[in-house]
Amino acid sequence: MATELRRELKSIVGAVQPTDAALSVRVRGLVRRFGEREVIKGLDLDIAKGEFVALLGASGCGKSTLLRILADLDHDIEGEVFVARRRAVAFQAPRLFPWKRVWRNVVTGLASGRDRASANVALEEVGLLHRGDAWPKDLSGGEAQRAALARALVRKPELLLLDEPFGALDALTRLKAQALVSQLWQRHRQAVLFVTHDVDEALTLADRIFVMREGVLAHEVQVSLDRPRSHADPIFTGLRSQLLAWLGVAEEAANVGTSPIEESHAAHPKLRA
Ligand SMILES: Nc1ncnc2c1ncn2[C@@H]1O[C@H](COP(=O)(O)OP(=O)(O)OP(=O)(O)O)[C@@H](O)[C@H]1O
Repeated sequence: MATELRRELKSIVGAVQPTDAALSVRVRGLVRRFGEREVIKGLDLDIAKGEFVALLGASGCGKSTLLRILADLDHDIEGEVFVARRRAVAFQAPRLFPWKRVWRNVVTGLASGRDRASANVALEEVGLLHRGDAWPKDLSGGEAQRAALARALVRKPELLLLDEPFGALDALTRLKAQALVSQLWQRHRQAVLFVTHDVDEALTLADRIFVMREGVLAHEVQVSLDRPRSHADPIFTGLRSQLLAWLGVAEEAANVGTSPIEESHAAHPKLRA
C-alpha cells in the first residue's frame, strides 16, 4: 500500500465489531513509526477466538511494538486495529508492586480490588495459593511470573497478550511454566498472542506461528499436532527446521529461506490443505 494512502487511514483501536464475531484480533495495514523509521510496515493479522498464536522474529523486528499496540499501550499508529475488549497482558518482567502482598497484586486495578476470593481462584490456577500473603521480593522468579499470570487470568480475558513471559526463567522452570500455560489455555480457551525467541516453545504451545521480519508477518505455519507435543515427532522437527531457516539460524537457511506467507502451509506434507 502506498505510504500516502496509509497516511489517510484513520487509526482505530477499539472493540471487535459484530462482523468480526469469530475474531479476537483483526489488524489491517498497521503502521508504526518512530521518527522517520517505520518499524511496523502495513501489517495484517487475524487471531480467531480461542486460537493460540506465537510470534517469532529477530531482535528488534517489532514484536513488542505490535504487542503493545494490541494491549492498548500505544496509540500512535496508522491502520485498523480491532481487539477484544477483555484483554490482559504479561511481560518478561513480572512487574509486581513490591509494596503489595501477592494476592493484592493479583486483583490490583479490578473494580473488585479487595476481593480475596477472586485472587485465590486465580492463584490456585497457577499453583500459588499458598503464597498469597507473601511479598513479591520473597517469590522465586518462576513464582513471580506465575503471580503475573494469575493477575492476567483474574481479568477473565478473551485475549491474552504474553511478551516473552518465560524469557528470564531457568530451563526447568521454563518447561514447567510452558506446561502450565498450555493447561490453562486448554481449560479457558482464550485467544493468545505469545511473543517468544524460543522456536520449541512456540511449537509446544501454539496453533499457528508467525515469523516477523522487517515490520511484517513474513511467514506462517499451522501446527496441527495433538497436545502434549513430543519434540521428537517428525512433524515437530520438520517445522523446527523450517522456522529456524526462516529465522536465518539454521545452516540450510539459504536454501529454504524465503517462502512467502501464502506458500508456508505447504512447508510440511501433512500441513497441506
Ligand atoms: N519508544 C521507542 N522509540 C524509538 N524506537 C523504538 C521505541 N520502541 C521501540 N523502538 C524500536 O523499534 C524497533 C522494534 O522494537 P521492538 O521492541 O518491537 O522489537 P522486538 O522485536 O520486540 O525485539 P526483542 O526481541 O529484542 O524484544 C527497535 O529497533 C526499537 O529500537
